[in-house]
Amino acid sequence: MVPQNPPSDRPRRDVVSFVRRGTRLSRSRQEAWDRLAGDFVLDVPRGERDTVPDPDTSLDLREVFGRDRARTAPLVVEIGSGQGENIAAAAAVHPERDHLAFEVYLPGIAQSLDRIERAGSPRNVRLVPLDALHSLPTLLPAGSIGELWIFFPDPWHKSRHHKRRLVNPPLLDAVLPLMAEGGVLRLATDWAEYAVHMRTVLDADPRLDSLHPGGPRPAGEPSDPVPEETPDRGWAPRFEGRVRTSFERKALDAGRLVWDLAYGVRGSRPEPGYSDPEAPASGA
Ligand SMILES: C[S@@+](CC[C@H](N)C(=O)[O-])C[C@H]1O[C@@H](n2cnc3c(N)ncnc32)[C@H](O)[C@@H]1O
Repeated sequence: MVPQNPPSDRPRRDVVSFVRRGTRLSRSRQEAWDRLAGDFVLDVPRGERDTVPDPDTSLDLREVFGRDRARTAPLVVEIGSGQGENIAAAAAVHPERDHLAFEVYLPGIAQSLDRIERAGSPRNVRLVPLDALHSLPTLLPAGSIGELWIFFPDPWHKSRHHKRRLVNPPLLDAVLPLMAEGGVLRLATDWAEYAVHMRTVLDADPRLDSLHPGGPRPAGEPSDPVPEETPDRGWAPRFEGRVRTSFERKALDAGRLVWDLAYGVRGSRPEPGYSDPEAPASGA
């Protein structure tokens, strides 16, 4: 007879923030992959799953980005870079920074490669096809990230799935020790309820300060319900370095608002914009 709960020596399954969708690439994406992956996708030795690195692997950022002088370039990390619109554009206009994008959806990475090429193949961007939450602490040294970007993360609407949301305390425990002094977290979502969830998680963390304590809610009436407990203040202005991706366009077409958030690791200075607590009320 088979026992109901057989003992297992298999590793406990981590809660992950994604569903591994198809990995098949269309012909054009496969061609982009074959042409460009060697230059821009980091081939990291894998650990117990193909979305996590071998625990003995770490990245030497100087080597990764081929900067020969003492490493001085600030590092931007994007989690869930999708089709690469933001990271490709940012790398092209900021040669003084390095950019590392984590994405588990391989067709998205192939499309990102194409965008990087169309942006002039900047040498300061690399793509990492791994689960950022369970990879970053292995791969990066403490104090190495200048900015962390998470734009339009999967909302996981059902309450029983909320633990799968990327923006939760385990993410902060994984990434905050890796942030440089004065480092900044930038986030955006088009779901009001997830925006409030993010605020609850980020406001509760004593290691973080809002960079826009006086910032009003985005103006307008959203098509999705806004929770009663939605704070009136503490929202960031639209991050000017954020490109309008297909996710954002779909959200705006559906009448949802876009909620931006910006937090600094303790000791950061408030940003210009809505940092004045007397900022005008929403829609004013
Ligand atoms: C809704 S899409 C948004 C893509 C992009 N940021 C944009 O604004 O267009 C969220 C992306 O996050 C990726 N993702 C989710 N969890 C992740 C994780 N732990 N590590 C890396 N990528 C992740 C998903 O594969 C998906 O492509």
